[in-house]
Amino acid sequence: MTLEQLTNEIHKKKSFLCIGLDVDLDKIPPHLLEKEDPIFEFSKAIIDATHDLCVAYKPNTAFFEAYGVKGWQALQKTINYLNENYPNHFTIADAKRGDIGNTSTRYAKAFFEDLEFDSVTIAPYMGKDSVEPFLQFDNKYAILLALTSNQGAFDFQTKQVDGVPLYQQVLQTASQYDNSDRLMYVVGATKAEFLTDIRKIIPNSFLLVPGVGAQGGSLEDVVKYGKSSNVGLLINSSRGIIYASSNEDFEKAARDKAQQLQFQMANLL
Ligand SMILES: O=C(O)c1cc(=O)[nH]c(=O)n1[C@@H]1O[C@H](COP(=O)(O)O)[C@@H](O)[C@H]1O
Repeated sequence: MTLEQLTNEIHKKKSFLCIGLDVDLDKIPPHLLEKEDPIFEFSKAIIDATHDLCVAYKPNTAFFEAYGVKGWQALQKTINYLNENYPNHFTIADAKRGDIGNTSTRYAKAFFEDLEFDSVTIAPYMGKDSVEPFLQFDNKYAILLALTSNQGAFDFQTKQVDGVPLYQQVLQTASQYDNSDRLMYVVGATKAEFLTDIRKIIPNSFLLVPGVGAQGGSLEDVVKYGKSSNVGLLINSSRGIIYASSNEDFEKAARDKAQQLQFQMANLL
C-alpha cells in the first residue's frame, strides 16, 4: 500500500485510527478459548467488527510470539486474512527490530516478503546500516521509534547530545538516510507537547502515535500539535478497544469504542 493510498483512505473514512492487536489469552472472552486457534479467532472477530472505522491494524508480535509456533501461525493467518479481505488497510508488524545490516535484511524479508506486512516498527539505536535494509522494498515502510510513550523514554531519548535532544538527533539523522521517504516515526501520545518541535524537523512524515486510552494520552492534543498539512497521523489504541468487554458482547463493545474514537477524529480533521 502506498502512503498516498493510506491518506486517501483517511479522508474517505474520516479516520486515522489504527487498532492494535495485542492478543492476550488471559483477557479474551473465555468462550473463544474452546476454538482451535483462539488468537486468530479473536483477531478476526475484532477486525470484522471494526474495519470500516479504522485505516490500519497493528498486531504486536510479542503477543503472538509468546505462544510459540502456534502464535506465529496465528500471526500469519491474521496478516493473510487482512490482506485477502481488507486490502485497503495499512498493516503494521509491531516487532521493534533492528540489528547489524545482514540481520536487519533477514528481519525485513520476514515481515515484508514472508508475512507481507506494509510496515514494521524498528529501533534506531544501531544506526544507519541497521535501518536502511528495511528501506529497500517498494511500498514498504519502516516505523522508527523516535519518542516513545513510556516513562523510560526520559532515560535516553530526551537527553541532550551535542546540545540537541537525542530524539531530535534520531529524526534529523534518519531523515537523511537513503529512501527516507519510506520512513515513518513513532511518537507517544503521552508526549504531545513535543510534537511542535518534532514537526519542525519532519513536517510531512507519517507519525504512528500510540498511548491514547489505556496510557492516558490526549487525542485532541496529538492532533492539535502533530497533524501535518495532509493529516500524517495514525493514532493507535489497543487495550482500550479490544478489551472493552471480556464477555460474548466483545465485538460490539470494541466497535463502540472504535466508533467513539473515529467520531472524535472526524471532528478534528
Ligand atoms: O511501537 C509501538 O507501537 C509503541 C511505541 C510506544 O512508544 N508505545 C507503545 O505503547 N507502543 C505500542 O502501542 C501499543 C499500545 O497499547 P495500548 O496502551 O493498549 O493502547 C502496544 O502494542 C505498545 O507496544
